[in-house]
Amino acid sequence: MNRLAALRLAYVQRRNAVFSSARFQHWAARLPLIRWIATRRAKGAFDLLAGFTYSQILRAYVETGLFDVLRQGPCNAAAVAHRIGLSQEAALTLLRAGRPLMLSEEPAPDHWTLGEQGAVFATNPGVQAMVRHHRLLYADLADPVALLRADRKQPTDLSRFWTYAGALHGASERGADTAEYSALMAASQHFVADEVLATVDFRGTRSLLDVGGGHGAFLRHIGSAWPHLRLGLFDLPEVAAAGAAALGDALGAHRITAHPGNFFSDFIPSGYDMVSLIRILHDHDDGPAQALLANIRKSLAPGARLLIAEPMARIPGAEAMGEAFFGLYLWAMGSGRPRSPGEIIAMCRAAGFASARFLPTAQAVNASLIIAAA
Ligand SMILES: CC(C)=CCC/C(C)=C/CC/C(C)=C/C=C/C(C)=C/C=C/C=C(C)/C=C/C=C(C)/C=C/C=C(C)/C=C/CC(C)(C)O
Ligand SMILES: C[S@@+](CC[C@H](N)C(=O)[O-])C[C@H]1O[C@@H](n2cnc3c(N)ncnc32)[C@H](O)[C@@H]1O
Repeated sequence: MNRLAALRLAYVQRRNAVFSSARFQHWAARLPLIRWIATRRAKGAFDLLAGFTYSQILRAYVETGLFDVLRQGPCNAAAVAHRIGLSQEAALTLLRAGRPLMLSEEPAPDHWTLGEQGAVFATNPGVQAMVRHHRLLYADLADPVALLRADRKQPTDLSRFWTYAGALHGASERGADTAEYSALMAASQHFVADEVLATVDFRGTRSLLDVGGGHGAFLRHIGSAWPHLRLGLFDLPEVAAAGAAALGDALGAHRITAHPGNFFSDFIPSGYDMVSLIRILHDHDDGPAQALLANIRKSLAPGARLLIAEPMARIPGAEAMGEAFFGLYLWAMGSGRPRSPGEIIAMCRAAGFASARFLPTAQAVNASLIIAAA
């Protein structure tokens, strides 16, 4: 260990000894200036403890249709109760529970509306699809220690849902049972595609191959914004066929080529000057992820580029989304892990890319980007 690391370690141990003292906590909450930090930390500690309850309140807003009710205009508690099929007392409990979470608001007595966060959720079907989907994650996390102890050797609700990740447990690798996950991915694709469109200029790019492109939602967004692009969609056979058909209907069949295959064991088609991996790399453990990058690199002519877009680890300001949320999500799924931009760049270099750089995005919870050049 170098001297700087040793100093940092000693500092952290000393700091933790101070912070864990009940006397320090007592006085910190009362002293001017640091009182503000102390109360924020206490609130943070409480939110850590209560986060699951907050998530379930959000889930109840989605599953009862309360967001849709409030979206139509101010409503009193009795009318809300009738429309979401709860007793008036239960509806009021839910409305009040969502108020401090900014899901609902009561600007005038017994006139309930969407709150500031509610306005975002109510108008975003992709985020609501994710809220519904998280039922599976919460079931897998019901006993987090058992989940960790199982060392990914037991099937989980999420590994059964993501059939390619559940291959170890006997699920299909050919693309059967993929309609549900493909629909979820398509519904939430605009989070990612919007970040890509705002960050990457496709003017000098003639053709784009989306590897693991699902039902083609990413290509639909990019292809609509950049009509000159020739598009290729590579995915497991069943998925690629459905995706290319839908994409052909939307953008014109002449622009689309379907490439059914397995991106680990089949050649990645060459002749594209950009290849994209959208929410793919983090699905796979280090060995297969490295092999996938090498397989793509082999297909690229000098100067062609690889675009990687996915939520990443250790992004300043979005750290919990990376290693806490996606770390546990992917553990429960049975495959992959979120990686930091530095780790992904090192993997690209190891796969033979000449250069790779990180492009920050406005909303890191949606995705961060890396572009590597062959
Ligand atoms: C004008 C004045 C006075 C003040 C302005 C104040 C202000 C700036 C207000 C802000 C209002 C505003 C613009 C809010 C915007 C909010 C937004 C954009 C919220 C976005 C939320 C996004 C969420 C919650 C996204 C969640 C995404 C999730 C959970 C994704 C999960 C993805 C999974 C599970 C993917 C799985 C794929 C796999 C298997 C890992 O490959
Ligand atoms: C998490 S989804 C991402 C889909 C899409 N890129 C998006 O962001 O919405 C992973 C995709 O990779 C595909 N996939 C998984 N394993 C694959 C493999 N071995 N070969 C080809 N595609 C695969 C899945 O069918 C699925 O469409």
